[in-house]
Amino acid sequence: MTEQSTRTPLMAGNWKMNLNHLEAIRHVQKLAFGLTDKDHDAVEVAVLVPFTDLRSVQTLVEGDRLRIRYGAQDVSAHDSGAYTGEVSGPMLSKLKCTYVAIGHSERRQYHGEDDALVNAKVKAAYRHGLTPILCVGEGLDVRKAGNQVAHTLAQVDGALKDVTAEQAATVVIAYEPVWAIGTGEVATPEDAQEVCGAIRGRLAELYDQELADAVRIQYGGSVKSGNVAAIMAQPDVDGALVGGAALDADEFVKIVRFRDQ
Ligand SMILES: O=C[C@H](O)COP(=O)(O)O
Repeated sequence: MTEQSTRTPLMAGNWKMNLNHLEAIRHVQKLAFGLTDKDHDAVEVAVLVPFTDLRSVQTLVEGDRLRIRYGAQDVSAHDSGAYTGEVSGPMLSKLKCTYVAIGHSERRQYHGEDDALVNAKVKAAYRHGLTPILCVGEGLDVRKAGNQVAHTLAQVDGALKDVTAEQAATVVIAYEPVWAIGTGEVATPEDAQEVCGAIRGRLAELYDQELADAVRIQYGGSVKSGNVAAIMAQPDVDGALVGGAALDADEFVKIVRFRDQ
């Protein structure tokens, strides 16, 4: 665990399968009006949007030189070819995405993504200059058995297999206990710190302490303006991956201003 002040917090809104391209424009405009330069100096702000929204968001961000970053919620492990329905790293890169979420629990649960596929997707992201937001976290059964740390670290190991130190230096890891996602049952700050701290420790083992100290580790799962400050006060929590609350632009702005809550 190190001083958080060396790491710029990252607040990322994961819109999941919400907001069509017109709603996306309206939402990003609201964020642009709500966020000040002071906010952007203190916190990096990103939105992870449906593929169909990316061009609209890119146009707004580039046209108005907004300081909001954007990205996708998934990427194919393949770069091109006969993979119906997939969207590739080169396609996301061409749309100037900064981030891509990989291994979200909803993809693991509903689309059968395992650690090997998550690992292949992380490598695909790096091949094309995209920064992965690697999602890890345990389900309720694992939590009840007290195995949350071992389970989550195994996911980190799997996802970062054969990922170089140069690549891993830029990864963002989102610890999202599945039982806290969309349930309103946020993890306690101590729960979040336990696993986020363990993830940083594992990065030090896999790479080195300097790298581990530089990587940003987010918490995700029922984050709202009312609970974000306590979670962000934990030494190894460097931001939040926000689902439901990020669909309300005013609420997301309050989350970005977690220091005022
Ligand atoms: O990616 C975001 C997480 O799944 C959290 O979603 P939530 O804030 O709606 O619980």
